[in-house]
Amino acid sequence: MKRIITIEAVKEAVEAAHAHFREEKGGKNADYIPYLKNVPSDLFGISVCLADGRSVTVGDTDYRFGIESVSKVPTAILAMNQYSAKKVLSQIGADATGLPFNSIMAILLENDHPSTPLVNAGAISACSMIKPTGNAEAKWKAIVDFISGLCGSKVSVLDELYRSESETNFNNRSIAWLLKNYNRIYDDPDMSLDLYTRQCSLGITARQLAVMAATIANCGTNPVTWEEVFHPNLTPHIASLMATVGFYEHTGDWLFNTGLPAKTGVGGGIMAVIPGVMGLAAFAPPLDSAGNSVKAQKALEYISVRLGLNIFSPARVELAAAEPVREGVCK
Ligand SMILES: NC(=O)CC[C@H](N)C(=O)O
Repeated sequence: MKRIITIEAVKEAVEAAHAHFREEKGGKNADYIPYLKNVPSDLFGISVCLADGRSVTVGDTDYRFGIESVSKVPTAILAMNQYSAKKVLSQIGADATGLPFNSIMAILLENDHPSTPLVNAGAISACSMIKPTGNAEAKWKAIVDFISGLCGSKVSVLDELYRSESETNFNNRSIAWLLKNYNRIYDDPDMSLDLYTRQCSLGITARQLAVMAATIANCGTNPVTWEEVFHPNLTPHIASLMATVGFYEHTGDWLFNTGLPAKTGVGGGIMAVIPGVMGLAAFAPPLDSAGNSVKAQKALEYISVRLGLNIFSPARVELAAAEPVREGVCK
């Protein structure tokens, strides 16, 4: 079964979601990272990029916010691209923890294993894997260039956020050294932690995040620049990691309601991927108890239900072709 959706339908759904939830007052900004406490709470943007590069945006889609844990997705892809999906599975894992993103207990319970690159432990471990190992600046360049390639435009660190995170990341320091104790860190622990902290401090806009999601949806080829950023066979692997743990201990509820593989960050961003079809991003700083943006969740759930985007639905969506058309590479 197929369901064809038009860009007009996407535009209507995105605009309606923004109008519905603009006044939503639930949640509060992250405050364990001082910078995030001071980001204006009423910012709200939604951006969609289709797998053929067309886009729809509404609200604060050009505001640069902290990418935070959404950055775990590109680093996981980069590690799989540099090694292989199987290697990342054996060195890090792909299991949900059912626990908060920064859980130390999860490392102990998973039998000395970081469990997935989409929680802090696994993300620090993924940073340690990035090549060329032993060279912090070259590793950083590999990460930042990769993220810029996914977005089709340059991303850079928000210096004040980086300072704020580095001065307060005591829990993550413990994670890095605990992983070292279990031989689950594959480079210098302090360097790996710093790369993780830096990648979390990158500034990104909802518009850029939607292009990143669309590149993942478009099997690794950026639908705006048409650069092949990563190997096409990695899309199902990263989408399944996102579906498994993208909202930490709230992932099951999220997936039940939306059927969208997605990843959140404590900066208020969420990125969702519908393989072969589109990428979606929403941004609003106030968070729920698991660190997921309240407004962005509601907006994306509304759009998913209204457009029937649930990837588990037998009625798979397809985009109505545009003229002139350039088809996504997954076809
Ligand atoms: N969930 C998140 O976005 C957490 C990211 C943050 N930098 C941390 O490590 O705590």
